[in-house]
Amino acid sequence: MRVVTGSEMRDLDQWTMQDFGMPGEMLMENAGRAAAGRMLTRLTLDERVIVLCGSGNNGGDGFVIARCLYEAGICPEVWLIPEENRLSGEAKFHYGLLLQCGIQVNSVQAGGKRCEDVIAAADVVIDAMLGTGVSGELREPYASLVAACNETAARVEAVDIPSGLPADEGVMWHTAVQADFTVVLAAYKESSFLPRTAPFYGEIEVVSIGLPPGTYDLLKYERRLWQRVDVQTTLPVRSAEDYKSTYGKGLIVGGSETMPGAPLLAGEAALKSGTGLLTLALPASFTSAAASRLPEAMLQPFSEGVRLSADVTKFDAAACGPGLGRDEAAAHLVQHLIYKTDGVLILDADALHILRPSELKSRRKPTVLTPHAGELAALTGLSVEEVLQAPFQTSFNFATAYGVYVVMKGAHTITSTPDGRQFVNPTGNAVLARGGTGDVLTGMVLAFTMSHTTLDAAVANAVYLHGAAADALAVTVPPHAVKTSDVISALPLAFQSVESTD
Ligand SMILES: NC(=O)C1=CN([C@@H]2O[C@H](COP(=O)(O)OP(=O)(O)OC[C@H]3O[C@@H](n4cnc5c(N)ncnc54)[C@H](O)[C@@H]3O)[C@@H](O)[C@H]2O)[C@@H](O)CC1
Ligand SMILES: [K+]
Repeated sequence: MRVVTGSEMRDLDQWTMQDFGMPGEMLMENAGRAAAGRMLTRLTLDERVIVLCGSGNNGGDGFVIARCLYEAGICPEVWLIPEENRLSGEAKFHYGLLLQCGIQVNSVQAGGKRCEDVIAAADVVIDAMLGTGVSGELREPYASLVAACNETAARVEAVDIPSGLPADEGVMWHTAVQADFTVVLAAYKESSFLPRTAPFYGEIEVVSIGLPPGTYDLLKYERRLWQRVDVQTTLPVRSAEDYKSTYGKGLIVGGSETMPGAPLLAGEAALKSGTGLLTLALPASFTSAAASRLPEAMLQPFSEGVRLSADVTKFDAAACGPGLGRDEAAAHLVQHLIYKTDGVLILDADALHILRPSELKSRRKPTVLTPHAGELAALTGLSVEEVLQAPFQTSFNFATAYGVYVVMKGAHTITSTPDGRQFVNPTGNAVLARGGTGDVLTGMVLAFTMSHTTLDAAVANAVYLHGAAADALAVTVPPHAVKTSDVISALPLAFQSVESTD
């Protein structure tokens, strides 16, 4: 399932109409009919339904939806917001069809009965006022109608995007319809996944509108949701013939006086995600505690402060950062790993604060960075607010500029590849908002990079299953009554959730 910007969606529509030859009226019929189909699954014949139609193509979808509901035996009250003569193109065409069906259309501009009062008395409001074409502060009467939608007790179902909300990240906006459901047309919009805008969508359903096969390949960059089916088709199957070395030799480097547990969490997660041979490099004073907590791991105590005595070229993958600290010795260690590691290198937590980004360009093997917004801000020199306003662009820019994978952690973690593709993760919940869950992810990424055929799948699957473990936990335990190691304990449930056939 793709995630697009507003202008990418317009390009897709244009290609479909101009190059593929599908008339715009047909595309709008497909869109409206598909949206109505979803809405009809919730509608009952006794509900009072109002359809609010704007002046653009989103309003055009509304006309189609009204006609489809009529076909299904529901008589919605349709309201046209602009003057009739403002309608053009496909929207005007479908307005005409609606009138031909004998359906009466009320006019907001005509005065008389107030649309706001009808919204207040409705059971269901279908919001087809504004879609991806919105720009700037809402003008009247849209602003008042959006406010009325947000005050009514009715169920609010938005078409494509809640009116007022931008499709893209990084756009200034003021107010929007708070939808209960949004039937998104063809592809997710970026704003479906941003912390401030996502809640306005309510529950999202994406419907197909008949774009021809291969249309998305015409877009310059692939940006999509990483779904259960992606995990199912890429998760390696373990075989009886495997050896302990089949899944690689992994190294985790971390820990300091104040944060001894972080590398242990990463190590336990790596072991519980399939790593056959794991070495933990950590301060000498913790090795006995580590040995009793993780007897499966080999231990490599730091010598002379934070010097790594292990030959890092012998490992298939290394992860560095959890609990490491940020002093000069730690910075040297990160630098050493950047230059000497001969396999995949995963950098997390403190390592992200002390690395010099320019050195990443010297890596000849893949590098994976797993920052949260604050760490990505530190890496890019932007403020946290700037990163959160444009996480897609910020992580894309960093990943492509430095040739690394960037896993930007958040409610919807975004994985960016060095060649500019992006995968949005759908799993996870408030359980993950606690210390140490990032260390767990680091361990999982380490394990998966050594077991998967492609690095894209390794990273995206680790993120997916990390979230799925939290989702499995949340089914049985309240999110406040959880500690981070419970997420590791729930990993078998996460693996089961993708392996089951239902
Ligand atoms: N062929 C296509 O392009 C298709 C488009 N579709 C629908 O069309 C939508 C996009 O259509 P449009 O590009 O026509 O745009 P919209 O329908 O989202 O809005 C454009 C209209 O909104 C007005 N407007 C913009 N900003 C405003 C503001 N701040 N305050 C008040 N009015 C404002 C503009 O004057 C214009 O009349 C999609 O979201 C989707 O619902 C679908 O029908 C599928 C096919
Ligand atoms: K809308």
